[in-house]
Amino acid sequence: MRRIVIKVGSAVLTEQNRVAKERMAALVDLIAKIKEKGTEVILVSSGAVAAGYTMCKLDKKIVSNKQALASIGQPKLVAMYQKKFEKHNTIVAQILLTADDFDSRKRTYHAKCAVEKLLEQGVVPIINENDVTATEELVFGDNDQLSAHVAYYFDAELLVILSDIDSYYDKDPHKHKDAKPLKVVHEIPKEDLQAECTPNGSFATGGIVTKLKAADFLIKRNKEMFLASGFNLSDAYSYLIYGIHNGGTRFLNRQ
Ligand SMILES: Nc1ncnc2c1ncn2[C@@H]1O[C@H](COP(=O)(O)OP(=O)(O)O)[C@@H](O)[C@H]1O
Ligand SMILES: N[C@@H](CCC(=O)OP(=O)(O)O)C(=O)O
Repeated sequence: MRRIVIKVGSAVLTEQNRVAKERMAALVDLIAKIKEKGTEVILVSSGAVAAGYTMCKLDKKIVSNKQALASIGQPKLVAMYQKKFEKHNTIVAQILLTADDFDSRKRTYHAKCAVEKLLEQGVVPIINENDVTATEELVFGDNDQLSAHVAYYFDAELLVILSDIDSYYDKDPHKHKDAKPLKVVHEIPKEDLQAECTPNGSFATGGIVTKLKAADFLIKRNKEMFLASGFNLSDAYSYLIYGIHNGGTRFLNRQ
């Protein structure tokens, strides 16, 4: 059976100090449609810190505050997903991982076994980084790279990143009006992987650089990544439901 990972960023899931319920509902509808077509879906969802901040105004620049916000926001987020997936008679599961889980073959194996069981039952695993236990050396710090690891180690053929940006551009579209979207990318130049992170929202962490690192990781392992807008899911629908590539960027090996 075909298996994909969908990653959604904080900016898509929150707006003006609240969880963006309508956008979450649209995402859940898309996942239900993909599942109906016989494809297994693993969801990597950011937004715990942002969701926590809607309930408790801690200064998120302090690490322990951020961890506290994540632990407040995570159950709220999952409860909301649960409610929306119930309408599609679908059970969700929560999995919190850290970077070192993928450094250990044993832990990766155990996590994969659990994911396999969940998918077998038609459950949608919802994965986030375990922000409370992730310390500096172990932290991914961004769910873009976490989701690339999830896609590779849990045998998905495609990672879809739903972002606040609709494509990868030849330069930052928020700074350059003449920036052009790229439809297909086969290789990421080394210097682009070392560029400074420029996240767009105050809860986002990586900006385009961590998406490029995720793409680079997958391209080198013969997997595909698709970057599209999470605000407007029409490009994701076209590609994932009808196999038509209108907007969004495909990152894939040349072969
Ligand atoms: N070449 C580029 N193409 C697309 N986005 C870029 C580029 N360079 C910088 N960016 C910035 O990266 C942002 C997306 O990353 P981020 O804010 O972390 O989103 P998310 O919360 O979805 O992970 C864009 O909104 C844009 O401001
Ligand atoms: N674990 C954090 C994820 C932060 C993160 O990677 O955010 P984003 O860049 O919006 O995908 C959270 O849930 O808030």
